[in-house]
Amino acid sequence: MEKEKGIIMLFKELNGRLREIKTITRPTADGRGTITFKTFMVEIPFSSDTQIDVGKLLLVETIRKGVYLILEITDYIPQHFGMINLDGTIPPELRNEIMRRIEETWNTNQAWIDVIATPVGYIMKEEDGKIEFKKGYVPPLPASKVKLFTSEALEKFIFYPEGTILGKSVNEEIDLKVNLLKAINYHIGVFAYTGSGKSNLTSLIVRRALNKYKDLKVVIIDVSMEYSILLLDELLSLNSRLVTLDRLPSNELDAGKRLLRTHVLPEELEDVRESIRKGFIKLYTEQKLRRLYIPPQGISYLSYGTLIEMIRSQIEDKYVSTSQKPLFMALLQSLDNLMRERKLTKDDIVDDTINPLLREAEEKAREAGVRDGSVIFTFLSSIKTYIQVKPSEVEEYDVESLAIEILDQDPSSPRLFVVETPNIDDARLVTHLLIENIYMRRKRAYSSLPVILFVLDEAQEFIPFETRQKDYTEQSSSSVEKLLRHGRKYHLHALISTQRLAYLNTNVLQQIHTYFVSTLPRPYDRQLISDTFGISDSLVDRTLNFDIGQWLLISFKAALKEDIPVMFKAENNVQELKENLKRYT
Ligand SMILES: Nc1ncnc2c1ncn2[C@@H]1O[C@H](COP(=O)(O)OP(=O)(O)OP(=O)(O)O)[C@@H](O)[C@H]1O
Repeated sequence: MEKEKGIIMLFKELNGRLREIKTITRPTADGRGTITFKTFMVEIPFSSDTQIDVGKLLLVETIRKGVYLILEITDYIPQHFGMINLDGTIPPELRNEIMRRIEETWNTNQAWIDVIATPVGYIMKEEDGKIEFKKGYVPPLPASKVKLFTSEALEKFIFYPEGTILGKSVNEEIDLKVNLLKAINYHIGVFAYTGSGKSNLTSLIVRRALNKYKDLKVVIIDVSMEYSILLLDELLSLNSRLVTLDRLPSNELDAGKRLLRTHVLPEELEDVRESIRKGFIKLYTEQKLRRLYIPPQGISYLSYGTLIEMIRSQIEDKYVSTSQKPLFMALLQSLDNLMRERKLTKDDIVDDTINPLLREAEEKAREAGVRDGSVIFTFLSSIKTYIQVKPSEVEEYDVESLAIEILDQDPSSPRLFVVETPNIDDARLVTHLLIENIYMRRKRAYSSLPVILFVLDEAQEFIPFETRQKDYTEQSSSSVEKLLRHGRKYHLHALISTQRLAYLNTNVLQQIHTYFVSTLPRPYDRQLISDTFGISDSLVDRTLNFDIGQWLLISFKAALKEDIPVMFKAENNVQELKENLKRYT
């Protein structure tokens, strides 16, 4: 009996009742269908210190005994009986008099509060003092009583007790504890208008994750030159790399000056400018800076997949004589045999193991009487020339070296990589080459450790709605899409952030299970979030009133125990950074 009482205490009687249920149907953001949301109106007695607030959860009785529907409050409006029908048809003097009286009688039984709430797709079952949460919907009983989730209930049923703290839940003031590894595992999206705190939250997630999970490595593709400052303390305390495409500084003084000049220093960090300069010098002296070499043509290797495509296009080319086509087909056949024998994949890089195959093809062409200088001879000799060209002897830190360091399982190897690529075309190319290289190596490796998280800011630049070959959007898009669709099996994950969902290839949204949403001014962007998660517009629209650093966390089987949207205020990454930088003053 005592136990039963304890559980019931987790939900507080509100003295409120469900009065109305409204249904709203609208076209989906892509215009291809419609979506319907339900809005509930709950009436509670008026009180100026009501416990009701936006983001809090309610339980309402349903048609089934012991089954409650869970609602989330999206708004609450004080109402007074005297105000109903008080409109412009009433003479002004009378209106004023009525309103004066209303003002005096808010705290009487003539007033109440209309609480607007929306179902979150969950029901709660209570049987013999046991409580169970289940996805679903059971029709609520109009006029039935309503209960309020207490902070304890939120902590007990929705947050992970051992989870990572990211901030405080709005209006409850309790720590938001999430399962960050699970969230990373199913990819994360951070969506908000510029200035809402995207980089702050991203840096916070990265530092929390790196400190909690020792098997995790993080690679940030930084187009806005922010993260080497926002995570400077982590770059200093962990083994790390600050990778740039620019010439490296020649000495430590130059390092301090140059790095400070080329990075965005947030206003709140002005007073620790000197510590940041010293931090940069330390990165230089600890040899954590690397200059990334990218070959001018971009792609530095020929894969079996590309070679197969090249042979195929010869077969399909109408200018290649019909007599040579069977020879190309035979080459394709022997290539296939070789790949089967050696268990090679399309992603593997072509090297001199294919030389005997090329020679055999040449011999066959001669036997068949193909003239010297014909397409097949030129084709074979150009492949041979390519294979013979040895990479330069100079030890360059290229995409391959970067990939090898990222995949290194040694616990003392670098764990945080900030790759600075302010030129967006370079950023796309580097992202494409890096993901492909890591993906290929991981596929062949026996281990899927370390877990790797790729962070892509301004994701719409990497996976845009429309792609083109010329600016590498096609390449980066296909690699990032591959990472989001198939990366999970290889422990390769992504955190993407953007301020405009409309410019993003929205097919990838389904692959992301955890969303952090703050103010998105465009209705289309907000509707897309509602559509993707089946969450009511009224809840997502609340983000319009969010302060900097406030977020709506929506997660599908990842960050939280139950998929109930939670509003929270994120901790301030800059504050933590400042605290840690004191060591470098
Ligand atoms: N949780 C928070 N607590 C306190 N201040 C915050 C919080 N989040 C962000 N800020 C402050 O708000 C400002 C903007 O944050 P931030 O740079 O992260 O936004 P953003 O969305 O990444 O902007 P942009 O798109 O312009 O890069 C910063 O000055 C930051 O310190």
